Amino acid sequence: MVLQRIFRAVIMGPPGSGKGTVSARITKSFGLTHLSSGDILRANINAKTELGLLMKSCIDQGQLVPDDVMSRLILSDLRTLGQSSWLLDGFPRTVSQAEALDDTYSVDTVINLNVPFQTIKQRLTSRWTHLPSGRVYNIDFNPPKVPGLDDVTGEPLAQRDDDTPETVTRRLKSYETQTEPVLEYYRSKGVLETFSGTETNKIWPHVEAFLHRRLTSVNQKVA
Ligand SMILES: Nc1nc2c(ncn2[C@@H]2O[C@H](COP(=O)(O)OP(=O)(O)O)[C@@H](O)[C@H]2O)c(=O)[nH]1
Ligand SMILES: Nc1ncnc2c1ncn2[C@@H]1O[C@H](COP(=O)(O)OP(=O)(O)O)[C@@H](O)[C@H]1O
Repeated sequence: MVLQRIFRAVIMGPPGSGKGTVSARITKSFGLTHLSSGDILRANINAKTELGLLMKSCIDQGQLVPDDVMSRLILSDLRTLGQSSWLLDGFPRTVSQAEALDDTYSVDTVINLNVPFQTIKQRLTSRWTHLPSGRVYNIDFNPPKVPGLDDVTGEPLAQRDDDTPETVTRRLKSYETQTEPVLEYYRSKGVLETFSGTETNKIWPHVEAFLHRRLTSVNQKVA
């Protein structure tokens, strides 16, 4: 679908709820530019930038990066996207970040993946990531064609340092205390759309149908 105005979306959900997996499908079907805060942070760690080195221990301990650092980083990346429609994944994770985003952009829709914590814990310990692109695989759900290698580039896959059972527990706790209030924030603005389930393949058709309706109505309003 060709969009006739800029569309701004956020995808939310606990760690491991399938944000990256669903974002890749949204990008493919609707052409929104995907911006993932976790991918940006890991690229900084990989490139050993000052920011990456400072933030690594925070991330490895399952703690959130400070709001001011994160908001500055994401808002400056959003500026470089110019006139593109976008899908933000992993940001905002606190109400203060949501307010910082609101100061500059009005968010059209927030897709919330509501997946039980028990389902998530099993997934994350079998997640394999192609760090340069953020493509994710799973030994059970979507294994790479060649074990241990990325389907597109053939480069090696890695397990994230923060996908250990102890760190996952800490990340889920921080999600409950710091990120769940963001859902309330967007609910009160009338832009939150929640999709519940335990399997991405069952959730996805609902997300796809919702976005199709939403984007069609945006285009009709412009026309
Ligand atoms: N078993 C199973 N694994 C899934 C499903 N959906 C996604 N995954 C895997 O679960 C892990 C977490 O998904 P990801 O998209 O990275 O979630 P995010 O942390 O919210 O971005 C990855 O290894 C995915 O391949 C599913 O329906 N079933
Ligand atoms: N918006 C954010 N605010 C603070 N910290 C963040 C943010 N986004 C990512 N991080 C840090 O990066 C880690 C990994 O994020 P991410 O890749 O989005 O995790 P997941 O895909 O498992 O939800 C987080 O646990 C946190 O330490």
